[in-house]
Amino acid sequence: MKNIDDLVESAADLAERGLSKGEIADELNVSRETASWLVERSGTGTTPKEVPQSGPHDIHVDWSALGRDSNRLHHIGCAMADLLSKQGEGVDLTIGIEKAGAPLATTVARELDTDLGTYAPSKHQWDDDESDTSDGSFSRNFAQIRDRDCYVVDDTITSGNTMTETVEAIQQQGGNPIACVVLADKRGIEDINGVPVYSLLQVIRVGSEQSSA
Ligand SMILES: O=P(O)(O)OC[C@H]1O[C@H](OP(=O)(O)OP(=O)(O)O)[C@H](O)[C@@H]1O
Repeated sequence: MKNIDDLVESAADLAERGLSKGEIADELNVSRETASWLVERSGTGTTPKEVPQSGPHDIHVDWSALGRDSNRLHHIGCAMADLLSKQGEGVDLTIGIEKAGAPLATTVARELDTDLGTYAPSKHQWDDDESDTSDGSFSRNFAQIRDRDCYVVDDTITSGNTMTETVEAIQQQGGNPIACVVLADKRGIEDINGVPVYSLLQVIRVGSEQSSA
């Protein structure tokens, strides 16, 4: 995906296929705010209204060159596992955050010889209704928390909401998150509730286009 027009086109395509804006945000690796903006800009939104040309401040991370090739995915998983390798001795569970975090977690779990679990965050239910309070869930097809220490894996951190929700969901299940790892962190988060966060890439905005109002 090369530019904003490609993103707008993809957002329109996904919206026409019936995906919620939360799912579109997931598919395109952008924030929900950006997904809303892209859909509205494409004209496929249900509420045509004035759309500012500048758009929200977000950075799209396209890692499809890694994700579409299992060999590359394996190597990137090894690198992520290496970031975790100095954490915790007895960790035998890796939780991947759906969707994009799941294949990454699979390679990390294999490299670190842990069980594999997945968490579907509540954002997957999200659309325009801000009152939505759907909970996330752990898949029964994979390993369960069972009071264990675990690692948490995702592809990106944008606001940090998804990672925070996942850490808290694990704790509510009696688990003990030891460390989190992502490909790219757009926030530069060092820890979530005291759980360290590692990232292969830190995406740091230099300067600001925002004028003081
Ligand atoms: O820090 P946050 O603002 O919560 O955003 C980060 C989340 O957004 C992305 O998921 P996305 O919904 O784009 O797609 P996915 O379901 O394919 O992982 C990414 O995979 C993280 O899970």
